[in-house]
Amino acid sequence: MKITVVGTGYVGLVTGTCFAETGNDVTCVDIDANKVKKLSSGQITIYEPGLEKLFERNLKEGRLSFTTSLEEGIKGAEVIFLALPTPPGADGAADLSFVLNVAAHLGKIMTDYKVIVDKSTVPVGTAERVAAAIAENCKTPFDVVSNPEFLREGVAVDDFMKPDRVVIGTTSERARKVMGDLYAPFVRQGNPILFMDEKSAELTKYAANSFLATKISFMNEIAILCEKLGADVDMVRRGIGSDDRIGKRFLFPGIGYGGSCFPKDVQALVKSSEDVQYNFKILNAVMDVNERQKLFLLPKIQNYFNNDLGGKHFALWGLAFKPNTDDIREAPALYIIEALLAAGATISVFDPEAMSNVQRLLSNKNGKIVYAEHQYTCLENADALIIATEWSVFRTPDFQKISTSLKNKVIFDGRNLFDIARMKELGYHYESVGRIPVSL
Ligand SMILES: NC(=O)c1ccc[n+]([C@@H]2O[C@H](COP(=O)([O-])OP(=O)(O)OC[C@H]3O[C@@H](n4cnc5c(N)ncnc54)[C@H](O)[C@@H]3O)[C@@H](O)[C@H]2O)c1
Ligand SMILES: O=c1ccn([C@@H]2O[C@H](COP(=O)(O)OP(=O)(O)O[C@H]3O[C@H](CO)[C@@H](O)[C@H](O)[C@H]3O)[C@@H](O)[C@H]2O)c(=O)[nH]1
Repeated sequence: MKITVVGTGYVGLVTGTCFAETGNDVTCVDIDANKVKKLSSGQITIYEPGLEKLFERNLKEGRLSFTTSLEEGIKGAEVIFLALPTPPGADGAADLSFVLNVAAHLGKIMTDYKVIVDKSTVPVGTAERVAAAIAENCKTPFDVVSNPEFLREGVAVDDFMKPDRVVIGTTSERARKVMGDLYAPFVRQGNPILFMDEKSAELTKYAANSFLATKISFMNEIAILCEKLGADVDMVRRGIGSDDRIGKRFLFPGIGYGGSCFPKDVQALVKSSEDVQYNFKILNAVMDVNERQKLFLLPKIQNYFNNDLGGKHFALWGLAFKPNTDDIREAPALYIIEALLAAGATISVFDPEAMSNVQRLLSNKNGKIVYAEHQYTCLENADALIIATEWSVFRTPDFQKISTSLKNKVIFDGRNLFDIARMKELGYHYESVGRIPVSL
């Protein structure tokens, strides 16, 4: 099938590459000429495990191409995916301008039947608005389908190739057949394609992300309670997670959820609720808890250093909002950096993939942040180590190297990477989330 993907970011590039991998002829369109140039010449633009190999193969074999021209990109295409940004607007609602502008443009240039598929995360009713924007100038028949994406960064290729489910919102028989054929190779193991109406599909996406964010905020509150009551959140997590009704996943406490999705999507659902005069109480609490949680380690650090961080130097491991990605959107590490700098401290940072993104974002803070070449050089002359992202390379580090490089054997761990008994044995001051601290 000939497919177009408009927007070649984290979702668009994975979507385009994976559809090419199942034999389709895919053209990806992006307004970012630099991105298109890089991708066309075989240079991948994001770090996503497993993607590069598929990208190179499909580019080389001619099933994947890139252009900045929407007119060029949709030539002969039967299906057009919109994988465009839907960032939060000033009031928290999803900004639909990227999606609606492209829809209006499509309406002007479409000359035969096409299925326009909304893969961006959008509020209920957007399919109707997209259809109206296209119809304004369009003479040919078309269908608009809602097909929300559930991939997670860091495991995006696996999530796309073997989705738990595919949600397709359409009331058109013609579009249903096209979408069913397209996704058939991805559901061979029996995972379902769930056909529903457009509005239910749109809400499914927000409900899924909001529920997962709720699980995380709930556990973060349980972690706080554990510390106050002298319990261990790891034990409690295992204790509840082995109940099938609760499930083991998304129960890890930490320094808050980040990324380009949970923060904006929870906020957008709250806004959608307000628009229909409904106060979504649980989600308001989920957001409040997450705001507080991002700086969970700060009072611990301040307390250890007698509320005087001026002139202190910290080593920070982990900048990406989660491991196995270079994405730093709403990364908890950024909030910690901001707070430490504001308190007069300086920082050395290390991340396996996200260094250049942070360097670009925080270029105004040059001189206060050292970008270390290695996780161990990052520790030199630091008063303490702070861990913000659970990259595998941080899980079993060389504690000998850590203790010879750090000024003090002090670690504040926002991801509960180390065994408490071990840290006691090694003589560290070790504080984590929801577990009994180890004091020097
Ligand atoms: N990132 C994720 O893990 C994820 C997962 C599921 C759903 N989503 C949703 O998918 C959507 C896209 O997210 P993303 O993370 O891929 O965003 P992104 O910012 O990584 O990529 C968006 C791309 O669209 C391009 N673009 C902007 N305007 C354009 C235009 N007029 N024409 C062509 N290209 C244009 C940008 O240059 C960029 O490359 C959002 O709605 C998001 O909520 C994201
Ligand atoms: O037990 C957990 C699990 C996750 N997190 C945090 O939650 C955030 C999001 O993690 P994750 O969901 O793994 O990454 P995303 O790539 O943001 O994926 C989410 O957001 C995507 C965009 O909508 C959806 O497609 C995915 O299904 C949904 O999991 C990260 O900051 C994690 O550190 C925790 O704190 N504890």
